[in-house]
Amino acid sequence: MAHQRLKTSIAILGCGDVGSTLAYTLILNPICSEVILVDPKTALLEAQVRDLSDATYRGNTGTRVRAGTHRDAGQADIVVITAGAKQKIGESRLSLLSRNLHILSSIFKSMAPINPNTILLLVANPVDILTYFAQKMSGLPESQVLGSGTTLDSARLRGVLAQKTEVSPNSIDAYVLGEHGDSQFIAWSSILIGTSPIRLALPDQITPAFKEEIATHTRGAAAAIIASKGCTAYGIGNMAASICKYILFDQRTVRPISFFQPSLGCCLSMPAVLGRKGIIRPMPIVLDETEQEELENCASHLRGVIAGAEKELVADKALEKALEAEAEKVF
Ligand SMILES: NC(=O)C1=CN([C@@H]2O[C@H](COP(=O)(O)OP(=O)(O)OC[C@H]3O[C@@H](n4cnc5c(N)ncnc54)[C@H](O)[C@@H]3O)[C@@H](O)[C@H]2O)C=CC1
Ligand SMILES: CC(=O)C(=O)O
Repeated sequence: MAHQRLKTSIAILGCGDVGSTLAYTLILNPICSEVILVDPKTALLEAQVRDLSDATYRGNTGTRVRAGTHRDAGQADIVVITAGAKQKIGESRLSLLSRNLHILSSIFKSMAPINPNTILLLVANPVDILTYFAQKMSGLPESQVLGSGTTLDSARLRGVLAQKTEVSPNSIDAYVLGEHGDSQFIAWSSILIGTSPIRLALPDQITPAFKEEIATHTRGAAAAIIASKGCTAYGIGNMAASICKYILFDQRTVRPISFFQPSLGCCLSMPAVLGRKGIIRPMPIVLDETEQEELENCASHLRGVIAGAEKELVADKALEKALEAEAEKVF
């Protein structure tokens, strides 16, 4: 199929390990005419733009990379938020919440007024909680604010099942759902190896111990990589670029993605149809009793985290107002 020449832009906030890997992936598999990078570390930003641009000069990939401001980013077709702190060895994603929520809040202040048609894709962690607050802070419709969620965990799951079954990951349909974090769960009852439910494809292997081994592998993948190289970047770079493609090309692809779940009162990953307007619709999935319970526990845990973060935001606002009042007294 000939490449369409689209006048489309993707802004990436944060050009550290994840942001720059995503930008590189978007250059190698071009889907937009412009990638705008934004980062307060100006020397890093300039260097990343120059280095990434060097990758566009041979082969004429058709994607231009440039530095921009938060305000420029707010006008892009898709804004991917990778800005924020990352886990150190042994740290959990949730420990980043306070720092990354403050960064998120400052980002929305600097991006305003945001293009009302923009799709926001959250990648920074803890991604489900930040997706929830990004929707509130941006004022965009819920369908336009999504988090990469368990797309990466689901890819990891397909990878390990491919090894166990000796079937290509492309022929495996398997979803990790819920939190991109420790309360995630595997929807075992809906896994298909080619045309076979997994209990038929691996009849003697599906024991509780097997399930636990796979779940532990999938849940612990990020920490294991971070322990040796300090970050994860290629997997999420590829996932985020694919999500951008499903959106810009209105592909109607079904993926587990983090978005607001009205019946659960939080953002977490469930299957959804992705297209030009973001979440086109949730895709129903039948969960067995255990999985349903895992989903509810996961949502209850995330609601608790949101409630704690809301209190912190209210306290910050009160402090901000008190400091403003003090400053007015002085001048
Ligand atoms: N959802 C997922 O599956 C994954 C999420 N992540 C998360 O992505 C985030 C970024 O990770 P890395 O790129 O490795 O970190 P990094 O530290 O290499 O890069 C983060 C960049 O964000 C920038 N930044 C800070 N405040 C900013 C602002 N207001 N506007 C624009 N940029 C700003 C920093 O200057 C820094 O360059 C982390 O929170 C990490 O946990 C990482 C991998 C997978
Ligand atoms: C860092 C992270 O969230 C991941 O690789 O899954």
